Amino acid sequence: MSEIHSEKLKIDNLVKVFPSRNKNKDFYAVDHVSINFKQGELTTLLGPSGCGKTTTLRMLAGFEFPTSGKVIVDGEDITTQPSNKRDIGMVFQNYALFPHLTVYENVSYGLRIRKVNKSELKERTDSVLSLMGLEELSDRSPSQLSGGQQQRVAIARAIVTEPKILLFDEPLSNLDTKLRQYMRTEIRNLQRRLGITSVYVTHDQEEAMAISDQVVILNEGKVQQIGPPLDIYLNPVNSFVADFIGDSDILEAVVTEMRGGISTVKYAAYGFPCEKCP
Ligand SMILES: Nc1ncnc2c1ncn2[C@@H]1O[C@H](COP(=O)(O)OP(=O)(O)OP(=O)(O)O)[C@@H](O)[C@H]1O
Repeated sequence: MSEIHSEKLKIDNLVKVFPSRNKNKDFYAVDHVSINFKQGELTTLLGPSGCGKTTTLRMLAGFEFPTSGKVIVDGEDITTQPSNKRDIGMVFQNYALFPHLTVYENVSYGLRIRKVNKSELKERTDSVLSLMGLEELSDRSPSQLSGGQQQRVAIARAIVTEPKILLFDEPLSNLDTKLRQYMRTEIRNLQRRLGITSVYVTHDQEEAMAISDQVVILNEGKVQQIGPPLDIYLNPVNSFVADFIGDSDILEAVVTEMRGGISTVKYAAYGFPCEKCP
């Protein structure tokens, strides 16, 4: 019988050193970072530009390998496993859809390369298209979609293989403010519904505080604080965290999330139909 691990994913003393112009001093993009990611939770890596968020995420995905430290999934050390052997889905900032394939072909791609049989492929693809509200768009090519629709296709493509872990690299940064706020709630609701352990990278404090079970504040490659959004807001451990998080819009985002997602009033104000109000 396989052992049960309360943390689905764990990184242990992860270090990534890049060559520096100053030959006498290594540049630590990620500097001894340890994080536990619990089963079914959404953890956000938050910090200013250059703090090491994306490099950490890329090491989870297997696109980058650590200088030292470990990546562990369900108790198994996958640090040196290539990305195509990892049971991990990723949603990219620029969507990374295949331009020459239709929505249906983009979404079913992961099943096709895993040689899933035709009828199961169709069933699973149709089910994810329906979950993401994309059925009507399945024959279009990515260039015929809006930014929000492309992002939905990217998410559908990442979840169709039912990965153990889902990674999001600044998935909303190409969308306008209203759509960003709407999509972040969609992502959070979907993640809760699927119960999939997720790691989300953003530099947007409000976004992080609104959607996370756990937030990891990074600066200059080092963890500054790890905790639930409200704890971090109320009890910053140092002046960097206090300055980075201390803003009233952020408190509103946290409180709205604690009430179960985006408020009905706000939702209507974004121009979405009332029957869809949570
Ligand atoms: N391949 C590389 N070679 C050298 N330095 C790199 C490489 N990749 C990233 N870095 C450096 O490592 C640091 C961390 O980069 P990273 O992309 O992880 O930051 P980030 O927090 O995701 O920033 P942003 O929010 O701007 O995307 C930066 O100083 C970056 O310039």
